[in-house]
Amino acid sequence: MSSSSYEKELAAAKKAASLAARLCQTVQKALLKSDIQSKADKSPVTVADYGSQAIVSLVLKMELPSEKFSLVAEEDSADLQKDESQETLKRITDLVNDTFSSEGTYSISVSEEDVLAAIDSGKSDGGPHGRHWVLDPIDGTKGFVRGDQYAIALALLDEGRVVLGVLACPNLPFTSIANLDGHSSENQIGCLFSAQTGCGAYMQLLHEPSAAKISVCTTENPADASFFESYEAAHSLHDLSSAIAKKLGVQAPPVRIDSQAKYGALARGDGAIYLRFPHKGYREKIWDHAAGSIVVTEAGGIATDAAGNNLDFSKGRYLDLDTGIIVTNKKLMPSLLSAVQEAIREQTQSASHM
Ligand SMILES: Nc1ncnc2c1ncn2[C@@H]1O[C@H](COP(=O)(O)O)[C@@H](OP(=O)(O)O)[C@H]1O
Ligand SMILES: [Mg+2]
Repeated sequence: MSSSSYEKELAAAKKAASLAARLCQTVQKALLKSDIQSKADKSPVTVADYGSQAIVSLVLKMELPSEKFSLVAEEDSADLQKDESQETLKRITDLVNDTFSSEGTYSISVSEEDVLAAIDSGKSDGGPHGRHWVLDPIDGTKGFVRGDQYAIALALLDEGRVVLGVLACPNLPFTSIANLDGHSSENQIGCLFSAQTGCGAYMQLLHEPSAAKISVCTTENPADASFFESYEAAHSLHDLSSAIAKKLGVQAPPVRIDSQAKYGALARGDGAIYLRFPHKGYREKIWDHAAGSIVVTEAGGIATDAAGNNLDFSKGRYLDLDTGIIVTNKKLMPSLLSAVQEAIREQTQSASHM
């Protein structure tokens, strides 16, 4: 297959994710200005989640009218159809229309029904055949509410393989966040990462046109390698990653940030390792890793589960994997994998002695 066969789809995905990012930026700005009480209220993130999903779905359909459309996405409209959600649906529709009209590319006005239909086109189950878009309309909702990192993550599966991915990270500084815990005094904030199979990974300032090629940090020395993990301890076992880092000889403290911004930051070399070990029983969803994983692999890295298997996106809405997800460069992977397996074995043994 020719490496340029997804050019049109990639351009559409970048437009869709950028426009959805505008909507999220508007909501997050208003949210951070609001008082404490409304910060505890979940409705802003709900509005931005649905609004982002509606925009991505509408833009992809407008940009690629001749393609059969299948979208695997996080949200559906069941709650929005309830009587008590009428006001929320109106807010979302206004926000979608305001975003289209302020950006200016599309002179359309959508109805509440259009918004519901656009959201519900995300009900696909994906799978190993045909093409499926995969979307997380706001990845890192906890970060979004805190005013920290979040991402709009969009990927395309073709016959079960991720063939392109786009990550819009509105709060990620354009220059390295190594050792900064996701924060920076840098005034250029907001990145758009993109990758197409066989063509490398790129980064540009969000809402700006020119993109530059990026690549992972190629260090073989764990002492030079910092590692990323979830900000939320509920999403990943921080103790286990710290045991792995110690075994490997990593010196730097973990860089904890929300969302697939971790994959973007790793793809451009801010750190060399990303460790993710959910608590027992958690099933990873494909939209939490599809875009991030192709951005990293096209930048020269690899993403596997804790047994060293490649991530398989062809099994439907969930990833079927062994224990956790580890991401690094090709040189470090063998020693990382041994450290991971040893630490997991020790953890299991000490649990069985308790
Ligand atoms: N108990 C859990 N363990 C692991 N991941 C979880 C989790 N609960 C939620 N998540 C996932 O973790 C994602 C955020 O990842 P991170 O921890 O890297 O910021 C969430 O995405 P959403 O915010 O889109 O719901 C959600 O899909
Ligand atoms: Mg998510």
